[in-house]
Amino acid sequence: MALIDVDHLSFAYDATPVLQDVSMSVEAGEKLAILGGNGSGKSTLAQWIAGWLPRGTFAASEGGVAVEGRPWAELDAATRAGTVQFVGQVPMQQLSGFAFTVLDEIAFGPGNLQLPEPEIRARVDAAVGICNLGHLLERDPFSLSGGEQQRLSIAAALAMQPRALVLDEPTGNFDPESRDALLAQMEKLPAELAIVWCDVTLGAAMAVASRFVLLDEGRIAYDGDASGLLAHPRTAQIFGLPAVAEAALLWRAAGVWPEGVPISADPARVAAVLRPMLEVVA
Ligand SMILES: Nc1ncnc2c1ncn2[C@@H]1O[C@H](COP(=O)(O)OP(=O)(O)OP(=O)(O)O)[C@@H](O)[C@H]1O
Repeated sequence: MALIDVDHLSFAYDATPVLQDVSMSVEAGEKLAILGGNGSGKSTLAQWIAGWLPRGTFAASEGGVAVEGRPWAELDAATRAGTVQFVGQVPMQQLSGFAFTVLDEIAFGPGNLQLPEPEIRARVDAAVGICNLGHLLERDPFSLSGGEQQRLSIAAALAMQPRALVLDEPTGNFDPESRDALLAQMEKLPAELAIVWCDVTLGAAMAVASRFVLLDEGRIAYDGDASGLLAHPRTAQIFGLPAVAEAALLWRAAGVWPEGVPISADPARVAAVLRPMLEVVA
């Protein structure tokens, strides 16, 4: 049984459909990317997967989401928090408001679970190590830079020891060096932790995920491996040909992109993009 099952989910905030007949699952320990253009429904699907939807007056028009066969609504708060943690695009919105230091912010969630003090300390230490926050522990969370806030949000989420971590465009405001640092930290995460990485670009997601769901106007256009994603007709249109060519080039260099698998775009245009890139890396 999958950890999280999205079953024929259709959803609208108002009259406009946002998710249409979406079915997919997240397996335990799986590294999954949800990709798509602006407004394709990634954040909305991420919030369904993380149990943030349905809420208030927002309900599914069809289908729903289950955790190991049980609807989110049946799970108590501690079970929900230990199942999925969600880090949204604006991490400061997720601060507790009860912590005056980074250290206290990370300890806030485990403290709320009323765990024994040594257990809280162990969880905080592990999260601080993964997110490289050791030098910021005494800082006011509200004084951090955008990238530091993002790392704090991820650390606070990890300290809850969830089974799945949903990250909504986590490198959105990162420079390339910070992005690479976060990707290196992702490699330190426990293998049994499922990752759902939502992104509007290909690069970072391809470094993290082994399965890719492509959303197009609220529908799943593709669900599968990287080769199939890059070969899909909508991929080059949504992300741009240079991004697809770069991804294919990097993957071929890493031996992941199989020889003979075509990129789904005009071959002459692909060649025109690839040729100068090949000259740069030669
Ligand atoms: N709270 C809301 N109320 C009404 N409409 C909303 C709400 N949140 C999102 N939408 C709409 O739902 C659609 C999908 O938005 P969503 O944020 O899920 O897309 P996205 O793929 O994550 O986009 P982006 O890459 O721009 O973040 C958009 O048309 C958006 O305007």
